Amino acid sequence: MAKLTVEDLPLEGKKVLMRVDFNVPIKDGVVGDDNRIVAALPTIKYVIEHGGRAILFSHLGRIKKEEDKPGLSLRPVAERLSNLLNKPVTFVPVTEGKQLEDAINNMNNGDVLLVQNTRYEDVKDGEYVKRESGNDPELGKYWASLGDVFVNDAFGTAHRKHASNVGIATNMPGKAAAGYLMQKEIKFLGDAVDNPERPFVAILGGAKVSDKIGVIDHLLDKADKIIIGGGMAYTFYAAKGIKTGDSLVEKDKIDVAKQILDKAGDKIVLPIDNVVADKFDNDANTKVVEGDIDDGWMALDIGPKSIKEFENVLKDAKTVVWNGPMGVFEKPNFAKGTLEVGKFLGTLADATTIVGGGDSTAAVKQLGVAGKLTHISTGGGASLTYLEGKVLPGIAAISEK
Ligand SMILES: Nc1ncnc2c1ncn2[C@@H]1O[C@H](COP(=O)(O)OP(=O)(O)O)[C@@H](O)[C@H]1O
Ligand SMILES: O=C(OP(=O)(O)O)[C@H](O)COP(=O)(O)O
Repeated sequence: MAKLTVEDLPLEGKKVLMRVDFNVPIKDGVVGDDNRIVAALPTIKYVIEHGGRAILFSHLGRIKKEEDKPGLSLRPVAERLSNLLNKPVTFVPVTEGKQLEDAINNMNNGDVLLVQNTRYEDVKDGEYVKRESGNDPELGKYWASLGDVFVNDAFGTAHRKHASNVGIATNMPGKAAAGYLMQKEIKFLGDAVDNPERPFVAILGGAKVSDKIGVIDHLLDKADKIIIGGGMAYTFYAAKGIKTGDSLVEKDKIDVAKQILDKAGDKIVLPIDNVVADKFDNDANTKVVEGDIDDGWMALDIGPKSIKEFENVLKDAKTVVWNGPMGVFEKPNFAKGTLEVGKFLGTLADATTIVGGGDSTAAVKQLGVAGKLTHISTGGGASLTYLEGKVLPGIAAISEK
């Protein structure tokens, strides 16, 4: 069944509770990358242009003790949001009580209010009580009581079962809808995995196999090819009996990697050659080697033949999902593999190219190729959970049409 969307809700004159993911980097009280705020604007604008009173909830960082709170206030986000919307945003520095309720009651149609970081509720009187993160039933009920309808646009948080997403939604049956960003993320990631235009190629990289076993397992049944690069490739090397030197290898995952390779046949594509270094440092001595990696050397990027091979696999693809860099892209001397793969994806005019959050997004942005790709997910953990084929609690709690 299809989910209720923001367009299905009555908005005029309504108190519209909205869960957004404004978990953005903040340094010295100033928002850094505001992509997640920008991504939520279409839904916020739709709500206020239709006479709704937008009451926004988000978490920021993780709060385990009182001292964590001051540095994790959402005030700087309210300022950035106000600039982006070009209108005032009322910031309420608390998450419950009279100050919040009065501020909501004073709103006019079209006004925007941002509630303090929902994870302030995780610590009360110095105790780590996890009211938000533990989905305390009373908290979800209380927040739900503050509004008339609920819009969840926080895809980045959809893999969490917290009071401000699942709690509010379950207390507003028939009135909890998906925002535009949520719908867009579900459409791109959902279509890619369940209804892809073929050939469908997945590119997986990053540090650890252990983080991505669920994704590989799920995608083995769905994708036509799975390219594996980055640190995780070398556990697969070990599984194939190729020497790995000092490269990152998860010894306790070699057996799993063997099982995956047995099941995959020729579906999995591994690097042919690698840039190896004599230490984990941008200024290390480096060389390109094919196959075996000698002791004293560690693979920190894929080599030129691997790049060519990966491009060859990708050139006819109609759907590509990418999660995880091909090497230690933060160090310029080991960024080439990630950059070249990203650049090549940008040239695939007929393909839908999707990047799944986290470090991969940081990589495509840092390397300047983000604008050429079809969809950059706002969720790291959430997109991985989606690619594992698991139910995301935040999405499941949204009302059916
Ligand atoms: N060959 C490698 N050796 C060590 N670390 C690597 C290697 N390739 C990539 N990495 C590291 O993996 C990290 C990203 O991995 P991960 O968090 O799994 O990605 P994502 O967040 O995109 O899922 C980066 O910090 C990168 O430097
Ligand atoms: O930034 C987030 O996670 P992500 O970096 O995996 O995308 C989300 O806001 C979830 O935050 P959390 O992992 O503290 O629950």
